[in-house]
Amino acid sequence: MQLPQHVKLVDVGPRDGLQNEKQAVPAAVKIELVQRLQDAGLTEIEVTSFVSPKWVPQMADNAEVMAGIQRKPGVRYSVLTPNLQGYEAAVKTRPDEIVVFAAASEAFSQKNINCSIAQSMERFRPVVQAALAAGIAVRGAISCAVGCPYEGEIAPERVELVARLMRELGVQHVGVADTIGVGTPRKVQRALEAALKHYDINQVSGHFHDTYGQALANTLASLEVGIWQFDTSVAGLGGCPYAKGATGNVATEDVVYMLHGMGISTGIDLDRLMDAGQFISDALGRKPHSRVSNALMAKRLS
Ligand SMILES: CC(C)(COP(=O)([O-])OP(=O)([O-])OC[C@H]1O[C@@H](n2cnc3c(N)ncnc32)[C@H](O)[C@@H]1OP(=O)([O-])[O-])[C@@H](O)C(=O)NCCC(=O)NCCSC(=O)C[C@@](C)(O)CC(=O)[O-]
Repeated sequence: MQLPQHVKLVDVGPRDGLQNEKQAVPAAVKIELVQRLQDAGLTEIEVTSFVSPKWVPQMADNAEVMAGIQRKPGVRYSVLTPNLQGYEAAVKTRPDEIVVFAAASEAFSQKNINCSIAQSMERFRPVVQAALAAGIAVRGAISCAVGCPYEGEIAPERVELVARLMRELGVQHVGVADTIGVGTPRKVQRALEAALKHYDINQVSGHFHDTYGQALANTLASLEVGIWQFDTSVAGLGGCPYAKGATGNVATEDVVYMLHGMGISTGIDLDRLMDAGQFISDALGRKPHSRVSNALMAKRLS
């Protein structure tokens, strides 16, 4: 199959990345990170989540961050909304897209959002209806699409089931998420193909954590089945608070480098992206978790 010639990356660093930080990250830093990402050419940024501040205190400043960003035409700003309460708070902050998030694993669903997969769909139903009625795009995330920290390997049929349930609710796009980064290329392809039974190729994206160093290989394997949209995280920020040991998403810098090297366009300026990654890494007091960024930064300094 011919590989896609253009790829869209959604930077989830401000949300997926920073939700797991032990140290408090000021809203002003998050706002500046969003600014730097859009200046680097990102056209979709997952800014924050409207979840319980008792569960994820790192996102308690959601409304402040959404109010502070300088919106740029052509950029889509998305937020996570697990239930109607979250949606009602989110909608006041004018997101372009909301994300409902379910899991292909029952145990993870309970740990992450305190309900079963079936109950999560009932929680999402009014959220999806309200968002679509308001003209807000609706994306769904399917966590643990390959493996679960509590249940082990997850069969593609479980992904297919959740994709079907999301489709029935009216969710417009699904992200197939390897939450704990255990996936390998063929397994990831099978999970994506399961979602593709209910969504077309323009409505499915990949979301790969790099815990086992497989994320770039999994991205390439996804391109081979025609997937052209991916969630990535600047400086490889992140991890899920309910998936112990899970590291961040694949670094946006690493994916951009690979894609540009293959002649696939992203619209992203790698130098400016690296600066954004360096900015947030400095704020967190560490080096970016991006091999490309560390290599190119060393070259810059030499
Ligand atoms: C989903 C809930 C809220 C259910 O939590 P719950 O306890 O079942 O909810 P509840 O309806 O029984 O309400 C209990 C309390 O929470 C409050 N509450 C209820 N809803 C909200 C809300 N939206 N915003 C703010 N507060 C809320 C509610 O007001 C009440 O407050 P109290 O009366 O006790 O003071 C909770 O389990 C939660 O917040 N979980 C956090 C989930 C999360 O953020 N996980 C990380 C993101 S998912 C992820 O990272 C994976 C992904 C997407 O990246 C893909 C991948 O890699 O897998």
